[in-house]
Amino acid sequence: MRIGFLEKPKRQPLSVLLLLMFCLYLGLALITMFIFETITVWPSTGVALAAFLLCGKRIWPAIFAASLAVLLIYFFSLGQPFSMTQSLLIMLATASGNTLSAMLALYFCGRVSSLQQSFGDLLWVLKRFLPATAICGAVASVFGIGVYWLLGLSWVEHYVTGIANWSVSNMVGALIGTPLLISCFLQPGWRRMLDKVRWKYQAVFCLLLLAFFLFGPGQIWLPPGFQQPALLLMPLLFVALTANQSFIFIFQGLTFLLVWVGTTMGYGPFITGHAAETATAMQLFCGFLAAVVLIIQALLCEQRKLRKLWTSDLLSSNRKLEQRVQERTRQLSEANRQLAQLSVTDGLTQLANRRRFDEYLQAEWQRASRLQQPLGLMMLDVDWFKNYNDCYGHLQGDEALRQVGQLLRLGARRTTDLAARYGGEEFALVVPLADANYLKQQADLLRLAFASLNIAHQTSPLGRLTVSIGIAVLVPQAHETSMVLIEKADQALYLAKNNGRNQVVIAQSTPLQ
Ligand SMILES: Nc1nc2c(ncn2[C@@H]2O[C@H](COP(=O)(O)OP(=O)(O)OP(=O)(O)O)[C@@H](O)[C@H]2O)c(=O)[nH]1
Repeated sequence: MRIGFLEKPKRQPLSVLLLLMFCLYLGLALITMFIFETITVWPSTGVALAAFLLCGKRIWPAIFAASLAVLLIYFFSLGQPFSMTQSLLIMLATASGNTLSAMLALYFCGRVSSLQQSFGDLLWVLKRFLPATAICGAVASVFGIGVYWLLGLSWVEHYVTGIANWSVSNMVGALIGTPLLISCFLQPGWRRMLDKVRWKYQAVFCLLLLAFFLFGPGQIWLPPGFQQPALLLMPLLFVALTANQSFIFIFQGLTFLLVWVGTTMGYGPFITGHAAETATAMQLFCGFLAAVVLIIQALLCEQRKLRKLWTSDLLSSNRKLEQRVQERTRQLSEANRQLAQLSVTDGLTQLANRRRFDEYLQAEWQRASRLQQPLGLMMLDVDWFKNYNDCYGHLQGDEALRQVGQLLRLGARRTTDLAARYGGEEFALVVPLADANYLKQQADLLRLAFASLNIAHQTSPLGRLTVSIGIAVLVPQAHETSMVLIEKADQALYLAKNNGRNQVVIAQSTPLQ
């Protein structure tokens, strides 16, 4: 199993180590400076665990060496109250306990995907971090008390009380110190962030005021009924509910510091005749506050995460809906396009149908009239087609019409030409800007091409299926309509039929060029 947090490169080990040394020295100094002859909250444990979480387990020699160095300085400053061997043993045991307890806590914290977000994970806080701090405290206390027991020192009167006291002190140290440090070290602009939340200093002011009256010299003015340490929960809860994670942990650290220093100096409701009892009560109180705050802020983080998840779910389903609407719109416009195409297409031959022919002829007629340009029309009719149908059946008749359609489509050479099925077995080709000679050539080509298909027609005098074509070309006059052109092409077709079919006739008034 991989241990520790992997998301960031190793960070500022030097500053964490310096902080560790400072806290270790502060803890030791406070034991001797003030009223306790027993251990109080031990912030260096929290710093050591934070150092492991931030820099990885390979930092352990540095943590061990830093602890040893501080103890060395401390023992020198004490002026040798113990023998050399005793001092050495105490130093080694304390440094080992400090390192090992934090390392075990690191193992217990397990692996998380993001160190920064770990304290916003309620399950991780409950299942990993809180037990890790408890284990950390227990291991450190066994080491510490074990050394005193081995040395036969009378400093610890009751070993069980001592272990409990020492455990809680380390646990509370980790509970408060670790999240505070991690949020500070992982938040690059945390000072900037503090500037932005100036209004939260009101909470700090309230905290200082409460600490002064509950755990400071102000307690003499406070009536006994008001000496309730739980009052500190008010600013803490306010901050836990309103501030961001970094500020919550800083505020929690400050609260602890005030309670710790105040009690150490002999103020506050936890002072009893017995130092160890005082320390334990104070630590339990601080631990309780820390746990409450941790749980509340983790709950809020979870809620925020859920909200984000819902929002992203909503966004993604919106996106899906939009995609479906777009797809449906595309399908609809494609269907419309096909429908529009169908409405102007002849189903049998796939040429333009009569409606399209009428529209196109009208439009071209107007254009030709405006520009005084010639407009040509070719009318094509299959010869003896009724007989063909009667002889070969309608299906075969359809097939023959399809072949006429294919040839006519080829005959519409220019993009402006329009080949259409005029009705029944009659076809038309609209040819703008055409001269009669050109149309005659095209018509002859068409007629010959169709005849060369050699589609047998027993009941036709010609023995095969043929077409007759009438051509008209006109420059539209103001008083005329496109009907004139159709009539002329139709007359020419009539002539072609009358003259024996399978031929092309140009309407009489059509000028040859
Ligand atoms: N198979 C088939 N026949 C059609 C279709 N539309 C019209 N017809 C037939 O085409 C025939 C046209 O016959 P007529 O108008 O008498 O002309 P014709 O027999 O070709 O004689 P001419 O035009 O004088 O050479 C009719 O029998 C119609 O039933 C069609 O879509 N399919």
